[in-house]
Amino acid sequence: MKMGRLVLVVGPSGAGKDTLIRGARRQLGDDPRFVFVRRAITRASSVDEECIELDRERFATLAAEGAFTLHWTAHGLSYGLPRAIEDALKEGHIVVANVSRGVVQEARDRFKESFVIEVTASDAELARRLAQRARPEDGDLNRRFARRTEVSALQPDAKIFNDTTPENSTSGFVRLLCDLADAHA
Ligand SMILES: Nc1ncnc2c1ncn2[C@@H]1O[C@H](COP(=O)(O)OP(=O)(O)OP(=O)(O)O)[C@@H](O)[C@H]1O
Ligand SMILES: O=P(O)(O)OC[C@H]1O[C@H](OP(=O)(O)O)[C@H](O)[C@@H]1O
Repeated sequence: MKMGRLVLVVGPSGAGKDTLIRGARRQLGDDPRFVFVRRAITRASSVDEECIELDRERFATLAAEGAFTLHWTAHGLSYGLPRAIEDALKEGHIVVANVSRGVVQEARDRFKESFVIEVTASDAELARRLAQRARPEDGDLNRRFARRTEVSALQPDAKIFNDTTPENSTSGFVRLLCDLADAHA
């Protein structure tokens, strides 16, 4: 069977990664070509993202046991993609995950069929959205905002400038995912 593709959705905090992924899951969730990854995170789930909630100790244990395909820390939190995504890739699925820009190189080295989509928005929009979202676990919003330029640059395979409506950007994202799946068939 042909190996699937790992689609990495990256970009600064507040750009709209979770919004686009949530919208795409609503439209494509029943389409067997796609798998939308539920991340393990050391925080509670929220309306923005349902995650596998782990405390720090459990996360560290699982990471040491090799339970995550990719894992990273950011904003004082730990994040991981469960190892099960590798089975989904072997089964030929298009696997979609929100990850740190900091793991893109490692992912590209390990998964030749990875495809990186960078989601961005203007600085003014990022700042406005972070303030408006007001998620208790987000910590210092100035630090989050500053990080937009602190993580090393990368060369994405596609870019979505999410500065219009979420519906508009979600349509573009869904189209991109469907084009990828069609080209991969
Ligand atoms: N096009 C848009 N117009 C207006 N608001 C938006 C748009 N896209 C997303 N938002 C809002 O901006 C906030 C941040 O979006 P979201 O959580 O999807 O970003 P993110 O990139 O996943 O951020 P993080 O990396 O911090 O998880 C949310 O409150 C969301 O509703
Ligand atoms: O800045 P970089 O390293 O690219 O991204 C760091 C992390 O921040 C965001 O998480 P959250 O959902 O806002 O906590 C992203 O999803 C990523 O996991």
